[in-house]
Amino acid sequence: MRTPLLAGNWKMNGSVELVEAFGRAFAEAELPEGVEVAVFPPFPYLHAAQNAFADTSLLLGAQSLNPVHSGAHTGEVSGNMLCEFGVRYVLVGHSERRQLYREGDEEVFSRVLAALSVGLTPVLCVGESLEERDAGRTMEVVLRQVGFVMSRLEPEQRACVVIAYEPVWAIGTGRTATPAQAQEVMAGIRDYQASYNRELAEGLRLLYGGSMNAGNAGELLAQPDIDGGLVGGASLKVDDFLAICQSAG
Ligand SMILES: O=C[C@H](O)COP(=O)(O)O
Repeated sequence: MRTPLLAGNWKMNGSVELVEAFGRAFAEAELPEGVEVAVFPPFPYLHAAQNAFADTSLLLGAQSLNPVHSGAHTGEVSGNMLCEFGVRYVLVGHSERRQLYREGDEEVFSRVLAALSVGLTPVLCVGESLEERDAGRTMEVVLRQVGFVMSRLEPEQRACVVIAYEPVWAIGTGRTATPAQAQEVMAGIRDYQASYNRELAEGLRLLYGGSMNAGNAGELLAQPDIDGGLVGGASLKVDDFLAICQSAG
């Protein structure tokens, strides 16, 4: 059985006040058994979040990390630093990083390795643009992004990676992939992994991301190959995010 994961990526949003509101709400909330929930606030809020989430089951995630552990990298944050704040998950290869900060497949791979080397679970984000989907290239693009990283990892490393499928055209647009569209790609990723190792593929956690909200989460999460969500906008409202988490039950 795969443990569902609901991951709230705040991107460059939020405040200490929001961190504290999440702490209070999740301390009282009843979540479905066996579901993991993680919040990914911006770096400056990690310390406040570590304290505010102490009495909750919320896990902490970070939105990026540098491939090296220390040194002259002004403005960057290493995996070791994230671990000091109790961070468990880290996003790698988010389409905003790929597009805005030119993080290509090599860069993504080095960040996945850096995360694994300090015991963080990388959430590897992949997904096609609208142009690529319209050209019928969705699976080719997604499997290239997945394969570039996974084929270079040892089996025990592969088992530690979570993959988030986020069609770029669905991110922040309000245009969600249909459950069937998302399921088709997720099943394709799992089948591809099964060609390496069936057992590993069965255990691989696959998240859907892209305009997931309280209204559509239930149907998406009910798909057989969707094990959770990577939620952006709707994770900034505590009630909405709670409702999404509850629909994972
Ligand atoms: O990391 C989250 C995704 O980019 C989805 O964002 P969104 O839910 O605002 O579309």
